[in-house]
Amino acid sequence: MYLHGTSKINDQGHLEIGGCDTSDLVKRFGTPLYVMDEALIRQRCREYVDAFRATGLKFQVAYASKAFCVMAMCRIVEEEGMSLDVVSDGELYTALKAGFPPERIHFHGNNKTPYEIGMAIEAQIGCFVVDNRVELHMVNAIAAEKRRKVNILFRITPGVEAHTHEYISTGQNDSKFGFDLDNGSAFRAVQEVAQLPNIELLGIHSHIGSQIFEVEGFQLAVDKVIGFAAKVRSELGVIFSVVNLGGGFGIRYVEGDTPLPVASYVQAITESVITNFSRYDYPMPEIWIEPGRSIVGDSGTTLYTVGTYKDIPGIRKYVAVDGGMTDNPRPALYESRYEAMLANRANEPGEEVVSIAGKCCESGDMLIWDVELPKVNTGDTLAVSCTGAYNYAMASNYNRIRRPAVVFVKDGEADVVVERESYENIIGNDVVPSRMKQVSKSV
Ligand SMILES: Cc1ncc(COP(=O)(O)O)c(C=O)c1O
Ligand SMILES: N[C@@H](CCCC[NH3+])C(=O)O
Repeated sequence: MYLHGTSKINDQGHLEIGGCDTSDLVKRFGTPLYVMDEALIRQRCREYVDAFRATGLKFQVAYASKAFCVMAMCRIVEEEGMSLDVVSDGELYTALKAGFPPERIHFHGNNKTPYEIGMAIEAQIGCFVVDNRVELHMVNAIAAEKRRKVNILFRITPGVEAHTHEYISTGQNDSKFGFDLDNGSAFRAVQEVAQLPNIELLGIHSHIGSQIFEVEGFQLAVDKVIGFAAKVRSELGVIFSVVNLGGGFGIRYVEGDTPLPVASYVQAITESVITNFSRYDYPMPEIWIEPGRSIVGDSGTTLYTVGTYKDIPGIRKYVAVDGGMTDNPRPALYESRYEAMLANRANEPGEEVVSIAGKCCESGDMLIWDVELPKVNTGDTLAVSCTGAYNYAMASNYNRIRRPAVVFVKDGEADVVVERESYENIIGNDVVPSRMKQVSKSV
C-alpha cells in the first residue's frame, strides 16, 4: 500500500498516521474507523491556495463539501481561507452550524428546493450556481419575496467529456446538469436575467467530471467558456466577472493512477484563462475552482478488523472485514480500486493474494478483488488507503450497520470528529404505531 502524507511504518512494525499508532487507535476507538490525516488535508488546501496566490490573479478555491462534510472539516476549510460549496440544506446547515462565513458559501445542485433556496437566501450565502431555467425563476421569485438581490453563476454543460467513469463524468451534452451551450439554452438564460430584478449574474460555471488526470479537458472547457462569454458580450453587452471551472482533479488511489501535482492543474487552468481571455481582449475574470476529492481523498484510511475467511481452492480466498459497502460504496458503485495492508503487521512480506469482502448480505459487497497480504488471521487490522473522499459522505445504514467514527490525527493526537453511531441512532427515527401489539420485553 502506498503511504500517503504522514503515514509510515513505525518501530513496532505498525502503520502509523499523524504520529498515532493505528493499533492504539483500534484499541481506543474500535473498528471500522475512518482515520483522517489532518496535516495532509491542510497541505492539500495550501497547495491550491498557494498556487493561485502565485499567479497574482483574483481567485476562490471552494472545497466541494460533498466529498466529506462534517463540522470539523468546515472549520479547517475556514481556517485555510477557502470557500465552501454545498449541494443541499444538510450540507448548508452543517457549514452554518460550524460557523462557516455564509458569504463564502456557494450553493450547487440540479434540483434545489424552494425551502433550500429560501434557507440559503436567509443565511445570505455568497452565490447560487443556477443549474436550469426553472431554478432561475424560483431563485428570483424567492429573493423578491425576501427583498434581496442574490448573486448567481450559470452552470453550463461545456460539451466536454472527461476521461473518467461514465457515472462520474458530467460535462457532456447528455447530462442532467446545467444549461446547454450548443443548443442555445445558456444564451437564452443570460438574456432572461435582464428581466429578473432580484438576480445579479456574476459569471459562469463548468464542471467536466471527476478523478481527472489530464489538463486538456479543463483547457477545452475554458475554450468553450470564452467563446460563450465573447458572444454574450457582443450580443447582450453582459460581461462575466467570475469563471468557475469546477472540481474533478484526480488523486492516486492505486498504482498506475497518475494525478498531476495540484500546482500543475492550477497553472494549466490559469494560463488557459489568461491566454483565451486576452485573445478576446476580455477583462480578466476571477477564477474559482471546486476541488473535493483532491483535498480529502488521500488523507483518509479506513481501519477494519478481519473476521472470517473462506478459501475456495483454485478459485480465491475471501477475507471478510467488519465493514464494507456501507462505509465505502465506491467499489460496488463504480468498480473503484483501492490498496490495503495489514496495519498490525506492516513489515511482513506478502504471502497470499486474497479478496476483501464486506459483511453485508450482498454479493457485490466487495472492497478489493485481489490484494497481496501476509497470511491473514482473524483479528488482524486491515487498512484501506485513500478513503477520505466520498466514503463517510456516501456511507449508509444498509443491514442496519452503524456508521463508523471518524478521527482526525495530527502530531500524535487523535480527535473524534464524528462519533460512531449508536443503536439509538439506528432506531432513532423509527416509530411503532400504538395500534401495534406491545412487546412484553424490550432489549
Ligand atoms: C459541480 C461540482 N463541483 C465540484 C465537484 C467536486 O469534484 P471532485 O471531488 O472530483 O473534485 C463535483 C463532483 O464531481 C461537482 O459535481
Ligand atoms: N461520488 C463520486 C463522484 C461524484 C462527485 C460529485 N459530482 C465518487 O465517489 O467518485
